[in-house]
Amino acid sequence: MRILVTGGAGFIGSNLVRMLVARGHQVLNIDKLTYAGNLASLGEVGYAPNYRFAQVDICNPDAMRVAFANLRPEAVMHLAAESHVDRSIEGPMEFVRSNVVGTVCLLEASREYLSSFKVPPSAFRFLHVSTDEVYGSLGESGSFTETTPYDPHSPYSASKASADHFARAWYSTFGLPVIVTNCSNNYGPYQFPEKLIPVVILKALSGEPIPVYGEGKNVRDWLYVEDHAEALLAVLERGKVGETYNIGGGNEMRNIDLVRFLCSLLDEEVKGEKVKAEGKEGRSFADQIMFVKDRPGHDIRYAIDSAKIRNQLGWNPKHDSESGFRNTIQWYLKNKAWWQAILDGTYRLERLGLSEAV
Ligand SMILES: Cc1cn([C@H]2C[C@H](O)[C@@H](COP(=O)(O)OP(=O)(O)O[C@H]3O[C@H](CO)[C@@H](O)[C@H](O)[C@H]3O)O2)c(=O)[nH]c1=O
Repeated sequence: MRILVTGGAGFIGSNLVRMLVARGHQVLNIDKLTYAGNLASLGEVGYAPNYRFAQVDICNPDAMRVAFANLRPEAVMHLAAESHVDRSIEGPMEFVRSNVVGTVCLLEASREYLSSFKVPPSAFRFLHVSTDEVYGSLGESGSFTETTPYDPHSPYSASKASADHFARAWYSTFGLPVIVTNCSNNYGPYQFPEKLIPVVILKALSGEPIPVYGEGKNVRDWLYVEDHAEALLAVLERGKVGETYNIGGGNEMRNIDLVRFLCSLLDEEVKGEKVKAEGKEGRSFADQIMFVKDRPGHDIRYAIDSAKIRNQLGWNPKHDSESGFRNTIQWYLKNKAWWQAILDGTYRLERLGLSEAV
């Protein structure tokens, strides 16, 4: 398939692009390369004959026209977004611009492309990739289904909820063949070191305090990024237009339990042994855990019911918590150059050097 991926230099995007290119799809990766976009995350993929990259803002209609005309895509997979909740609290406007305005611009660019190139809607799909945070926060029991009413709390989740509504409006009003997916917390290789899991790994390795917000009792459902990429491809290939699919890892954990578990895996991988955290300096990475001020409006619990995608499309996550978290830790241990460049700020130079026109 010819697939236009937005945000393909981000964490989920780069893992998805790697999989699509390996499976022989023609991919045009459109990314604005904001702070979390990093072409180094694509490595060798950058040289594959079935892959192209363009540094483009999805809000730029002229550049998007060129991109659509060049690729003549059969599908758009829309992953470009500002994604970090804490940043959305510090500066919400960028989230409105990228996530809401950006999505509407892309929907319009897709609609214009279908009309200009006389592409029948049956020969096109627009996959809008979203989050479970649009559904709000759960108590101790229950899980989000595709019909759970939206109740976003943070500026980030409000911007994604808005984008989801726009995507569905373009389906019902203009007949654009839209499918929406809502996923739980992703983790794995190439995740920007602002999210919980890479923060824990890198703080542990640097000997700094490992920050746990509040009492660490908030619950998240962890999905290995490659399982998510598989789910997105399954939805693109076999999902029904106009539908929504929830994608969860089936791996709920309280933050503090997750952080302790990561520390015990790090003890094994780095120190070569299981050690009991005792608060003694240097014994276990868990001794570095520090409870810090809570995130304002911190959602208590997310849990996803993935029955629909499992039953209708036959998708199941392949990674359990042990294999997924261990792979992730091993990846960060082996790929210090990737994250050190981010911590030093030098990855920006690499981004500029590698960008090229469509
Ligand atoms: C960065 C950080 C986070 N936390 C807590 C806050 C959350 O309860 C949990 C996970 O935090 P984050 O890694 O920031 O992820 P979270 O806020 O759940 O949102 C993620 O998961 C969402 C899907 O649920 C995605 O849509 C978002 O783009 C993604 O950022 O860990 C800490 O306790 N300490 C930290 O240093």
